[in-house]
Amino acid sequence: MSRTDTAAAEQVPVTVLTGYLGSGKTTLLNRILTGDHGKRYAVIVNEFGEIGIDNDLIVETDEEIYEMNNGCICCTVRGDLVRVVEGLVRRKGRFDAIIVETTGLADPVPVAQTFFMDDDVRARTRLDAVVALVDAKHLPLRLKDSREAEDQIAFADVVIVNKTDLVTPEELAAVEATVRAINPHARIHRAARAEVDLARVLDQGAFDLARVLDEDPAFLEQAAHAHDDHVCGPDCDHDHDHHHHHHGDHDHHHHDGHHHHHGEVAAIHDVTVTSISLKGGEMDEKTFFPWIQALTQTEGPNILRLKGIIAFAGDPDRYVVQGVHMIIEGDHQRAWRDGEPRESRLVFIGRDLDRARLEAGFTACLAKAKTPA
Ligand SMILES: Nc1nc2c(ncn2[C@@H]2O[C@H](COP(=O)(O)OP(=O)(O)OP(=O)(O)O)[C@@H](O)[C@H]2O)c(=O)[nH]1
Repeated sequence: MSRTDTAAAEQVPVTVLTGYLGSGKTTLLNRILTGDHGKRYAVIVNEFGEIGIDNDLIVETDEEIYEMNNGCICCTVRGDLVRVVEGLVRRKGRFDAIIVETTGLADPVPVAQTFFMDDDVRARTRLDAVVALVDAKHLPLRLKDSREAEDQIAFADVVIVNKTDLVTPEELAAVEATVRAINPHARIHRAARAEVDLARVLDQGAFDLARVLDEDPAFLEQAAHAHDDHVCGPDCDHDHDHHHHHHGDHDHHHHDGHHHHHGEVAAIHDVTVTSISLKGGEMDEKTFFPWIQALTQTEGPNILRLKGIIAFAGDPDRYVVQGVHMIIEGDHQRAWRDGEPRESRLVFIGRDLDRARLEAGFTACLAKAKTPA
């Protein structure tokens, strides 16, 4: 079988980064991209929200980054993912590994299936591991309101319990036990700011097709079907009428690891989560900070995620603001470049967001133009 061995050695390893909104996927991706490993990565990033901000939050590198922002990678733009991957494997040699960062709402199962669908892709790639980031602070809340958060953990080969700095040792132990109950097989690591030994994340050889098939005998058949349908899988429920939710009364401690819904080819998303994108010119920091702080305190429970790139009047540098519920942080990033429009962009992802109110608040923070004479 030396032929197979050679083929295996030439297969490009693929790491799928999953994890709920704001769990730390981009933080980990940036660690990988800046790590001292001499490897070159092709990165595929998918984002939830109308205006692309994620790409601006990824460190600047020479790596090839493919953004997929027109829909979700696990359903509406899955065909694009297939084509990007097909294109990548044809140009092998230019990178050593592929990393796919999914949106926080994506189901990693159809993303994983992508690497088994097409003969060429299957022969030339090797799904190395599905790595799930978990926000230790917000996991208990997430398991009450999001099926996605749980499915992502259930399907992962490696789970990084991140944001350990935001919880007590007791809370951390409880979160870890919950993760273990959802997924008895995963390798679990703890991290703050996604600081993990990359040797425990990359090149794991952890994706176990035999185990996946054991739990979901149709995994490869779904992959084959999906190939015939480049937009959504045959079972995709476009009108989103039949999505199932976990309800608060669901007991998450009784999982056996066999519960998730591989019967569906494409994910059916939590349609209660929406995004609101705001854009404007320069902002006044004296108004912006009190507004965003007050907003995250009052609307925090509904704000699953916020991210923005802000142009403050008189500030040569771009300012990045990010939040998850009531936790908000910001920092200066790089300088605005010559000719780059000094534009402020802010995206809110959450439930029951009041667009008019957010828009009005945002507009009120815009720097006043010089009053005309
Ligand atoms: N306190 C704390 N904050 C963290 C940690 N890891 C990441 N963050 C912050 O949490 C926010 C979300 O992190 P990201 O890495 O952007 O999360 P993500 O999963 O890529 O987010 P989405 O792509 O929007 O789903 C950012 O403000 C990070 O700086 C951590 O360990 N501790």
